[in-house]
Amino acid sequence: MHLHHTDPVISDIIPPAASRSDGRPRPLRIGLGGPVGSGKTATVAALCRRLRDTLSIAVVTNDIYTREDAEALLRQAVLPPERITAVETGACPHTAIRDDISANLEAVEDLQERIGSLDLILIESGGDNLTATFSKGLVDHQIFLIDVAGGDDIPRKGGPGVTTADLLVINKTDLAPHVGADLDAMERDAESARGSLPVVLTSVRADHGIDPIADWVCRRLAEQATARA
Ligand SMILES: Nc1nc2c(ncn2[C@@H]2O[C@H](COP(=O)(O)OP(=O)(O)OP(=O)(O)O)[C@@H](O)[C@H]2O)c(=O)[nH]1
Repeated sequence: MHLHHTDPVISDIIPPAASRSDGRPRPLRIGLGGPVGSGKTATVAALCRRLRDTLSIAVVTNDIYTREDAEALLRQAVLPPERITAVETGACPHTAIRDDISANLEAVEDLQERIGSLDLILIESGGDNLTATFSKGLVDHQIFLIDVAGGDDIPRKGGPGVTTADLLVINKTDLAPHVGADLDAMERDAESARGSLPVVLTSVRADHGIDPIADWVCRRLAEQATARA
């Protein structure tokens, strides 16, 4: 299923955080994973810009040895600094999001205590390979990002990120002509690997394709609100 941005923006129907009463349930947690350099930080930044006026958002970044992704988000001022936390994962980024999630859970709890009223926490994994997935104990939903420059055969190769993530993003479509990638084949292969799970093609740097991702996030929030009603 290809996501198109034709429906009303669901964020329009979610009341802003400030107008909701407190005693609120825990914020929705969405993980963003995918290979090194596929555009996870750029997507987190774009989502924050798109949704920060509607939702109360915080971000946890996972880097292997540094705090670079958090610093990039801070430099771009996508959110106030107290809403961005970095976890240094050491050698194995997938361990910190799948096997021993304690450092990430602690970061999430710290943010909840510090900010108080959060709707959404975006958790960006360190760049890894096609097998990295998030523990369901850490996130409610996961987005997997691959990029066109990584090779147009990646959707065909599969792997749990490509086949089972709740949303697959194929980023850097602007590079397709330069790297000889066949976007139609990528989309077709992704859709056949994923059944009814959605796929969206983006060029995040050109701000193209962010609206369908933002709408998808807002739908998950709306579902969460309905489930609790
Ligand atoms: N051409 C192009 N470049 C992009 C796009 N999205 C991101 N980039 C660039 O790709 C590089 C990597 O992007 P990031 O957002 O840092 O990727 P990442 O997945 O967070 O990287 P790691 O955290 O190192 O795994 C940066 O130089 C971005 O500017 C895009 O849509 N098109």
